[in-house]
Amino acid sequence: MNYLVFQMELEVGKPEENRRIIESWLEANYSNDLDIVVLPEMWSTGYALEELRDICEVDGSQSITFLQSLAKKFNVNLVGGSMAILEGNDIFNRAVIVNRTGEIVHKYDKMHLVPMLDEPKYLSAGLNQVEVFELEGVKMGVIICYDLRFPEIIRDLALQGIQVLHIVAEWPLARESHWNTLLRARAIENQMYVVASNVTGTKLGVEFAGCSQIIDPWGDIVQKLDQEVGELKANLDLDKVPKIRKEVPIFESRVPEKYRKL
Ligand SMILES: O=C(O)CCC(=O)C(=O)O
Repeated sequence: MNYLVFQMELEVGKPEENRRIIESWLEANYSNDLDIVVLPEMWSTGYALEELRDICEVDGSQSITFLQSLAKKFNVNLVGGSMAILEGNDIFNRAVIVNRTGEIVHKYDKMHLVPMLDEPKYLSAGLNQVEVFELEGVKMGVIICYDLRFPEIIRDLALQGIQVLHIVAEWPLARESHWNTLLRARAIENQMYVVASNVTGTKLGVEFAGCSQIIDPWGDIVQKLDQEVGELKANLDLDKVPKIRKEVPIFESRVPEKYRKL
């Protein structure tokens, strides 16, 4: 499974400019054996929270149709990061997954809003539980940034059978050590690939951590960026997932009847 993960510096409040950046990056990095492209959180607007209501997307709007046409143009599946999407009166931070034919196969609205960023003032929390999607016949999941701190939903996805977890983020440099440690812990404790796309650069006074990375189900780092704008290109050996789950059979050792429901 060939991955290409974008670590971008985005233009806050300028969806059109960010679409242009993504398309030219993909043109420059495309290869015809590519399976999945991953983009970061809120890539179209960034955290322009004050003006979000004016610049967010609605279903079927430009950034979503852009992702669909990109998937078709490059014949590639897209874990299309997340975007601020207006639905009724609510703005959701929504991850969108598009397959090679341009069909939307999955949507996920960020469930945990970040108090440190005043997100609850500007965004509505996702109403639904986490669900699995499939690309190329492989079960996968996606979560958004702060969600990484909540192992419950990642275990939920693991128990639904995912082999790859995607994390799309705008994680700050101030908490870089949490990012690196939690990503690795999630890979080890659930014995699955973790593919994380973060942004980089400094915007509206926040310095972002970069450190986009791919971690294998043993917890080893397959590839990792520092703070540079750039990409990860890696082939994921999915046979490792059942192999490691057999070697250290944590899913068989679980005793859920002894766990308190939290
Ligand atoms: O959890 C954190 O430290 C960062 C979360 C965050 O920046 C986000 O969810 O956008």
